Amino acid sequence: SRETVVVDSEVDVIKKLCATIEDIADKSIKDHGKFRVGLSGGSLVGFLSKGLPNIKTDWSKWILAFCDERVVPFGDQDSTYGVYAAALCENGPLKKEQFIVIDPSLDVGSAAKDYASKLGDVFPSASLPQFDALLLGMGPDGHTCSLFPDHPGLQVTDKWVAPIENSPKPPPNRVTLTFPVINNARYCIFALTGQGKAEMVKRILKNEENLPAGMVLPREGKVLWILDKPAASLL
Ligand SMILES: O=C(O)[C@H](O)[C@@H](O)[C@H](O)[C@H](O)COP(=O)(O)O
Repeated sequence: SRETVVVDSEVDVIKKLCATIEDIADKSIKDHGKFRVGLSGGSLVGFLSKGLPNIKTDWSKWILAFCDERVVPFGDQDSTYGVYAAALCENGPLKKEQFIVIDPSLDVGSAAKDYASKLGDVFPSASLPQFDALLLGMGPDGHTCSLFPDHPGLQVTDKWVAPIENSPKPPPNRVTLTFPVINNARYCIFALTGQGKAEMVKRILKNEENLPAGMVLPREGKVLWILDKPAASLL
C-alpha cells in the first residue's frame, strides 16, 4: 500500500520522517529484538543527521545498511557511510560497528557480491533480506537508490545487490539494493523536498508513470511518501 503525506516545510518532513522511524524501530525491536534499516545518500543524509539524534530508541539494537553506496574510500566526500559516520558516530548515538559497510577497495562487481554476503550475515535464515525500513530519496529523474530510468539494474532479480558502473549521477561506481530486496521490506519511506522534485512527483504519484521510485511497492509492506509543499505542488 502507498500513502502520501504532505507537510509544510523541510523541518516538518524531518519531524514526520523521524517520528515514523521511531515508531517502526520500536515495533521492530519489540517484534524481533533488532531494527534493520537501509539508508540512502543525497539530501536524506542531512535530514537524518538533524533529526535522528532527537528520537527515543534503543540505539544498541540498530543495524544500519545502505540502500545504495558509492564505491569510493570512506574518507571521500562522496562516501555515504563516511558522511553518516561523521554525523552520527563521532559524537552521536551510533557506533561504526553497527553499520554494514562495503569494501571500497574492491572493483564494483566484487563490491556488490561482498555486500550481498554481508547482508546474508545480517539476515541469516532469510531467502531474501527483509529490512524493517528502507529510507529513500528520489532524484529529479525519478531514480531511487542507484536504480536509474532505462538502466539494466532495474531488471535485476537474481541478485540482492547490483553493481552500477555508469551511474548518471556521479560518482559513477556504486552498489545498490535491487527490487527483490527493496520490495521485500516491511516499510519503505521516501522523504522529498523542494520544487525541483515536483514534476517527477506528479509523474509518479499522479500519472502513475513507471519510473524507478514508483516501482517501490513492497509486496506485504507499506511505502510512505513524505513531501513538503513545494515537492507536492503539482499533485
Ligand atoms: O547515494 C545517492 O545518491 C542516493 O542514495 C540517491 O539515490 C539519492 O537518494 C537521490 O539521488 C536523491 O538525492 P537528493 O535527495 O539529494 O536529491
